[in-house]
Amino acid sequence: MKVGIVGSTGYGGVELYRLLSNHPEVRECVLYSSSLDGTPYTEQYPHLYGISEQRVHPIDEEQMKGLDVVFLATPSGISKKMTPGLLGGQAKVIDLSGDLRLKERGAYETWYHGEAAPADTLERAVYGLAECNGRSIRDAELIANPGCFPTAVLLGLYPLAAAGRIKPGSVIIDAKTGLSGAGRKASLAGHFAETQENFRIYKVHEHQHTPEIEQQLHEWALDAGPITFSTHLVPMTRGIMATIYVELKDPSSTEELLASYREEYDDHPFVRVRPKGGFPGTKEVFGTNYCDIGLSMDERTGRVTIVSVIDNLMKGAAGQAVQNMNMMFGWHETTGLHHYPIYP
Ligand SMILES: NC(=O)C1=CN([C@@H]2O[C@H](COP(=O)(O)OP(=O)(O)OC[C@H]3O[C@@H](n4cnc5c(N)ncnc54)[C@H](OP(=O)(O)O)[C@@H]3O)[C@@H](O)[C@H]2O)C=CC1
Ligand SMILES: CC(=O)N[C@@H](CCC(=O)OP(=O)(O)O)C(=O)O
Repeated sequence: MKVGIVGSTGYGGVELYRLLSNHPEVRECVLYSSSLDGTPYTEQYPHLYGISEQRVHPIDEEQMKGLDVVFLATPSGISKKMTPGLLGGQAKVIDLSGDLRLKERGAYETWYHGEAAPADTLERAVYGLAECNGRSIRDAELIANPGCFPTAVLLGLYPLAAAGRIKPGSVIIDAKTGLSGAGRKASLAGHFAETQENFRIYKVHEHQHTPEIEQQLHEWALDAGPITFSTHLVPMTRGIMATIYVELKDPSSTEELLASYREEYDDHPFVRVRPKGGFPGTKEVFGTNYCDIGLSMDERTGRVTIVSVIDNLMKGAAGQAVQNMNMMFGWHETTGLHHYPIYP
């Protein structure tokens, strides 16, 4: 297999490179950049000195069409233009950006403030939430890899939503993320002095992942209603924790809910459901493709509290992209993703 990474100099790109260069089915990984030409990759990423002698190459769409897989780890606004041309070749395409996730063009235009991808490209894109959409992913030529927050939130809600148990309009999500979620480009919001010993809410009622979560949630449970979704920046590098509050249509208990989650995720090695009283922290999935879930039914208020954690660069981006590639090519979904969490 010969694969390519567009946006290889970014955080998603370098994480993809780490995974793909250790993947048993990948023979060659071509690194593309829109701003560098022939530069050694180690100039961008010195931690690879003595390990990789790769250089980054200018984007060459004709060459990319002949690869087996092209990963687009580019900011929003790029893949909607690049994908239609790439799909004319033999390469399968996995897009890590938000360009191809929203099926309604108007929703993209509202939340991403730009023109949406062509309708026929959106139609061909399969939403790559690996645990829930496996059948379509196996036959896909184009994957819209889910956003980091939607991955954590949707995996946390799936067993309840798919069983139609959510009381309409009751879902509230309080999510926290590390700074690598914002990418490598410097910004004032990511400045050390702005973030260290600080904890901030951002994009209040405007986060672009809101319609993505609702789109998938409503496919499972049309009556789930709109969500309340808040995102916070935490002074750490990697990790997302989504704390989700939901009311159920019918009474339940922690034991019964945990049993239903275990049953739903029994065949899914990357989702680990914690025992009663156990709640995961972000460090417990650091550097891995796991999504860890803990929950408790508050019988006093009738609300369930669900905690779902992922590593934003792994299950929230590059890890899930490789999991999708594995499924598209018929390999076991864990191929090349057998990492223990880095701890402490
Ligand atoms: N960081 C995360 O945790 C997650 C990120 N994502 C999404 O994945 C994508 C990549 O994110 P991330 O790696 O964090 O972002 P970065 O900002 O770290 O990297 C993006 C890369 O895209 C390249 N790029 C910039 N402009 C263009 C262009 N016009 N054409 C082609 N390439 C371009 C740049 O490299 P160069 O100048 O060398 O071309 C840059 O290194 C984004 O859409 C992001 O929203 C999704 C889930 C999680
Ligand atoms: C910390 C931080 O800023 N995180 C980003 C992650 C979103 C992202 O990766 O963008 P798309 O999934 O839409 O492509 C954010 O909250 O907007």
